[in-house]
Amino acid sequence: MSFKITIIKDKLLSENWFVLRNYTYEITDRRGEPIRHKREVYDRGNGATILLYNREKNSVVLTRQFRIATYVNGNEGGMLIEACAGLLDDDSPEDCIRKEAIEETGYAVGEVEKLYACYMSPGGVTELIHFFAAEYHESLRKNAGGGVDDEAIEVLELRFPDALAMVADGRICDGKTVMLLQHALIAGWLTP
Ligand SMILES: Nc1nc2c(ncn2[C@@H]2O[C@H](COP(=O)(O)OP(=O)(O)O[C@H]3O[C@H](CO)[C@@H](O)[C@H](O)[C@@H]3O)[C@@H](O)[C@H]2O)c(=O)[nH]1
Ligand SMILES: [Mg+2]
Repeated sequence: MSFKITIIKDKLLSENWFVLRNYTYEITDRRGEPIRHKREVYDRGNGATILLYNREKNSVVLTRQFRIATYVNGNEGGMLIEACAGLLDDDSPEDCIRKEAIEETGYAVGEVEKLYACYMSPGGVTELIHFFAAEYHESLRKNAGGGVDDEAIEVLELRFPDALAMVADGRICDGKTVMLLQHALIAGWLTP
């Protein structure tokens, strides 16, 4: 079932780095009556993320970096363990994630496996994240990783059972990262 949507007003609230707008719109309800909503929408562009895994070592490569949004919302110290990820800018999701993998982790992955694309915070953020996975090996390592400009990204290689234990006890608490680790478990790529 689809509802008729009419955008009445699109008010720009901020465009300092990303874009925050307030939309006024009408949507028809189940009885066909139009109802008017006002909703703030934050547009940060779309992103891509990748799980780097190694079957022989039963391990994954993740990153750790400071995330101010988590710091101001209860994450003491603000450091977050995440799968490698980046904003698409003008790249395709595949091109973006290959670049990010080299910049953030130092691994030049070849073929990447596309998994799915998900809205991560649909109540108010436009962002669609494209999920990928690829095997990493020492032979693919091109540099130490760490990110570009002022990104201070630490590269972590974790045994898969340790990574799962960190999900269970909350040391890994980033949505895309939990999804990817659980995908590796369900797909049988790695052993718990
Ligand atoms: N000056 C400035 N720089 C910013 C601002 N916001 C982001 N940046 C910079 O923009 C760059 C973005 O780095 P990416 O690696 O492309 O993106 P990301 O921040 O890792 O985001 C990825 O993970 C997010 C969290 O899961 C995802 O939301 C996002 O889609 C993407 O996948 C970083 O250098 C960051 O410091 C800002 O408000 N001001
Ligand atoms: Mg990043």
